[in-house]
Amino acid sequence: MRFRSVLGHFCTGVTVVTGMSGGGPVGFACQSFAALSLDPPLVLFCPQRTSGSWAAMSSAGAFCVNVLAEDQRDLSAVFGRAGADKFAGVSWSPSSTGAPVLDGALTWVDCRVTTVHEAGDHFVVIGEVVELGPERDARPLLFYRGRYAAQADLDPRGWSGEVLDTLLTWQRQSEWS
Ligand SMILES: Cc1cc2nc3c(=O)[nH]c(=O)nc-3n(C[C@H](O)[C@H](O)[C@H](O)COP(=O)(O)OP(=O)(O)OC[C@H]3O[C@@H](n4cnc5c(N)ncnc54)[C@H](O)[C@@H]3O)c2cc1C
Ligand SMILES: NC(=O)c1ccc[n+]([C@@H]2O[C@H](COP(=O)([O-])OP(=O)(O)OC[C@H]3O[C@@H](n4cnc5c(N)ncnc54)[C@H](O)[C@@H]3O)[C@@H](O)[C@H]2O)c1
Repeated sequence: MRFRSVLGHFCTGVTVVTGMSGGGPVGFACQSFAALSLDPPLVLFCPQRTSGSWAAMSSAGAFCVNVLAEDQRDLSAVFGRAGADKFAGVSWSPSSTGAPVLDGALTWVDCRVTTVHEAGDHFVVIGEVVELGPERDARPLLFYRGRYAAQADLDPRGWSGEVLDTLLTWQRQSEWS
């Protein structure tokens, strides 16, 4: 679809937006995250209207945006599709709002929901920042043209699925130069 093809050229980081439901922790991979306001400090993200995870966390009125590091691609895959228990085997601790902070995140932003706007087949959720996480010294996970990417892929002359597959198998930071 042309919309996805064109919009896929807008390279972003990847986050996992987490929260607590009555039944435990919930979360989903989310690309549509942005800083919104400095005074007051606000951020936004956009869940699909059909998202069960958003529905489950919204009643708590809080969420945590976990910014993923490049070595967390597997975590993004787990949280990027519907699943009964995405947190099985995932280490986390509660933020001050109670939302899960995922171990190994590049950094995180803990928020209370202030406003939810309806927009097409998504919601725009705005949150006031309650707490900011520490900053891990690591590279970010990127999403580009429908795939996870490495910084070296961003030159379109060098981009190919084959090269990307190789890059995605790299494990050590020393191989990135
Ligand atoms: C790189 C990337 C970026 C993405 N960016 C976005 C984005 O910006 N916006 C977006 O919307 N999607 C985005 N997605 C897609 C999104 O991650 C998936 O659609 C999402 O994981 C679907 O998950 P869901 O939990 O909402 O699924 P659903 O099937 O809707 O919900 C099922 C989950 O909801 C929870 N749940 C439901 N009801 C309850 C309940 N009563 N109590 C407790 N838990 C309950 C359970 O944990 C269950 O696992 C992205 C995916 C990828 C890979
Ligand atoms: N904003 C979103 O809701 C969003 C963003 C990215 C991926 N996804 C979902 O994650 C899954 C994996 O994606 P993929 O690897 O096939 O990438 P893709 O090729 O579908 O995505 C390419 C680009 O299209 C846009 N996009 C894709 N689905 C969208 C949606 N439902 N609403 C708004 N924009 C959307 C995003 O900008 C994305 O970077 C798909 O089910 C996709 O729908 C959803």
